[in-house]
Amino acid sequence: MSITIDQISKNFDGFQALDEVSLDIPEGKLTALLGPSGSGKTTLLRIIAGLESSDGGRILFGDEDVSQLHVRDRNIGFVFQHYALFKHLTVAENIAFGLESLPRKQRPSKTEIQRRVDELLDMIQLPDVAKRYPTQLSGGQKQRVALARALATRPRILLLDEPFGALDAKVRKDLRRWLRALHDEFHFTSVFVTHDQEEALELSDQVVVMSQGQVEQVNEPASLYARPESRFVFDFLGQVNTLSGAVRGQKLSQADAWVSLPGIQAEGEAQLYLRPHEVQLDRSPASHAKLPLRIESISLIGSEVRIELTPEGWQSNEIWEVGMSHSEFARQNPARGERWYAIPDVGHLFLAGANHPRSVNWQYPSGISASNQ
Ligand SMILES: Nc1ncnc2c1ncn2[C@@H]1O[C@H](COP(=O)(O)OP(=O)(O)OP(=O)(O)O)[C@@H](O)[C@H]1O
Repeated sequence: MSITIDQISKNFDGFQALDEVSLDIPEGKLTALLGPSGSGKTTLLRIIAGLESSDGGRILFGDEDVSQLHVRDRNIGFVFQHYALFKHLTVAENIAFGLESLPRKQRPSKTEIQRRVDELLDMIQLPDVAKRYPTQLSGGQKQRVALARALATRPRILLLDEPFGALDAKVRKDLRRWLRALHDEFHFTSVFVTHDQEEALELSDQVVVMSQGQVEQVNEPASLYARPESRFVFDFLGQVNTLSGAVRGQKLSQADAWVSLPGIQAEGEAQLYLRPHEVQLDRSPASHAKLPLRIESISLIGSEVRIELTPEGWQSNEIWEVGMSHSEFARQNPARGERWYAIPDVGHLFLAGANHPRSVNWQYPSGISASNQ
């Protein structure tokens, strides 16, 4: 069931929590609402659910306008951050709760409820915990049971509000994979709220980045990361290295640092944004860039070596970060305190006053994109 959010606004005592938000949530996909605290994610989720009213706009499920429909008639499953399981009911009773509470006419028979509970316990890979109480489960297990309970009535839509927020990093990661696999098998339309960009990028089919009650950008994860359309999305989605300076004669310079800007005709102040994976390190400058940096720290944990650097002879508001493969690290052997040069492959240039970046590609200069101007 697709969801259409059409010009939804919400004002709390003079504070505009949502400002004419319009959005399409495709059927059968996992959509993440991502944004900093206070950006309006939970408010939007609650309005989709019918737990909160909007001041204006419409919510459609498929072609049906559900704006005036009561929460209990919207046929939605919920999972919240704090497992709202009933402590005095067993796992099986918790999962069956929604079915047992249906009006007599819609309520399945006892045997059918039992069958569905067993099926759901299998689905969440916890077939042996039916008789346990919530206090006898781990945090991750509780969230799986909460999900089974949310799915018991076969909702049209599943809404999840920071479902893994209270769990530790390892369990969180496991549950993410598990939910993704479950979703791939059952294809329910899901919307989940998170402020964790890694979680949104890893788990979802579509990410909606929100800021101050508005939608900043909607994209599938790979495109969102590769082609952020605004400074906000750039800054919010992971580490970014920046060079601020003046553009003159197809060159951006600041003190001892500069990069060539083949094909860029503009002049004036500008900022270059570079993701860690778009930059390499070398012991000498390249013909297209001179960005001297001193190595501050080296972290060998993880699939690649993470190197933090500070500018030498120029300034940046941020510490720079560059990734290097372990084999490259062994070959080059960089050390703390040494001077190295950042060699950008591709970058994103924000000219003064422009909201959207222009792409710069030094590997294939003819590929300079004019699409994002
Ligand atoms: N019931 C309410 N009364 C007054 N203000 C509210 C209410 N609910 C939310 N707000 C305000 O609306 C704004 C958006 O809140 P919302 O919970 O939607 O943000 P969020 O993006 O989900 O943030 P978080 O990640 O911290 O949960 C916040 O500034 C919040 O203080």
